[in-house]
Amino acid sequence: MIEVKNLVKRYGDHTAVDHLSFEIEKGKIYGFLGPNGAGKSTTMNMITGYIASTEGTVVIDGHDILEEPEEAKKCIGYLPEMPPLYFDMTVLEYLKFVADLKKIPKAKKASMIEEIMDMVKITDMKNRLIKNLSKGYRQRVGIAQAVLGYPEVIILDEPTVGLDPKQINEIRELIKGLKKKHTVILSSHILSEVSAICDYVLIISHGKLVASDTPENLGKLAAGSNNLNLLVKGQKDTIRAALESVESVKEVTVKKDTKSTEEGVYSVTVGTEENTDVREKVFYSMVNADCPILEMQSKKISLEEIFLELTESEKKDKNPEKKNSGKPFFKTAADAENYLNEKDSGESEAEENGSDEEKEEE
Ligand SMILES: Nc1ncnc2c1ncn2[C@@H]1O[C@H](COP(=O)(O)OP(=O)(O)OP(=O)(O)O)[C@@H](O)[C@H]1O
Repeated sequence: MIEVKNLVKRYGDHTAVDHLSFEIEKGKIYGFLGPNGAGKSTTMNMITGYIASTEGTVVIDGHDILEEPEEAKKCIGYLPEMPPLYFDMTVLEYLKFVADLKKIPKAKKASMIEEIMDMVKITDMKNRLIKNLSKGYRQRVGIAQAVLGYPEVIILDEPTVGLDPKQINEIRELIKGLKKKHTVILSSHILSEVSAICDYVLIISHGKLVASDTPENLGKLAAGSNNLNLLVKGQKDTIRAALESVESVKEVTVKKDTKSTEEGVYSVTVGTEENTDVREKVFYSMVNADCPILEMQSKKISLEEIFLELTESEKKDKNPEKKNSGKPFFKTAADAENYLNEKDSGESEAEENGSDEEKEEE
């Protein structure tokens, strides 16, 4: 339905969107998720032809947005971050005006407007001036103008921002309903919103795609990331060997506990397989190794933490090859998990080297 290839937007020296590539299939709700300034609005503005890209292409139903803008735009209904409403018009006047702009045939106009007002539940407000509507109702009018003409794709930029919880729920339900007839793309910086509404999530950070998968798979990634944090007294190598021999333990990192004044106290992280509780086995392995456990804490990584890790990691990544590769950082949650695992073991290696140096100094 929509094919985005190597999309780039530069503002002077600043790269707002950095080689984004993805495909949107028919009949699903897609969520662009990313912190403020990640490049969500810029991407949506390029998909809808509001602004031109610096590089790359957007093809909608076979039509390039820059080469065949009229054909491509016919397939899209757009609600920008700031709804394009005329406050001195009534709801009905405004929707008639939009219908004319969209060249909706006269014969269909009145019935289509009635149908859409009914769908987004604004019929009772049709003779009200838009300036006298609440923010939630204005947002409904904004959605109504996007849906007018029944385009294949509806694009909504932060559709629930600034609404109260009741209005947020109503708008979310409304968006879910759109899926019956349309493909929907929405942006949000709220993880729970995207995972509640969307069939597929694209996580954007610093203009790049850092992960894309179904909320279920992203959830599995979080569920699979269970950690045990321990404080253990003993020999570093003994602790590591004993823990690595425990069934279901995937990885072990051991580093000197900087807070402890006692010698030979290590801060240990044990990564385990999905849905396994290794606390008892870890306890007995440490007993057998003669390494007393001073503290033990079970930590389940939340989807929020993974989202933060993914969107923060790009900032920390100094690898220029990755930075300019032009490819998504991770295509799937599984790729992201591999990255997180590699990153953890990289960090633990660095930590190990650090403690070796300390040993030498000692
Ligand atoms: N016209 C512009 N001129 C210069 N820089 C811009 C312009 N528009 C956006 N930017 C910059 O591009 C980056 C991406 O902005 P964008 O609005 O796309 O982010 P976003 O993910 O939609 O964030 P938000 O949720 O805050 O709107 C930001 O650093 C922003 O400051």
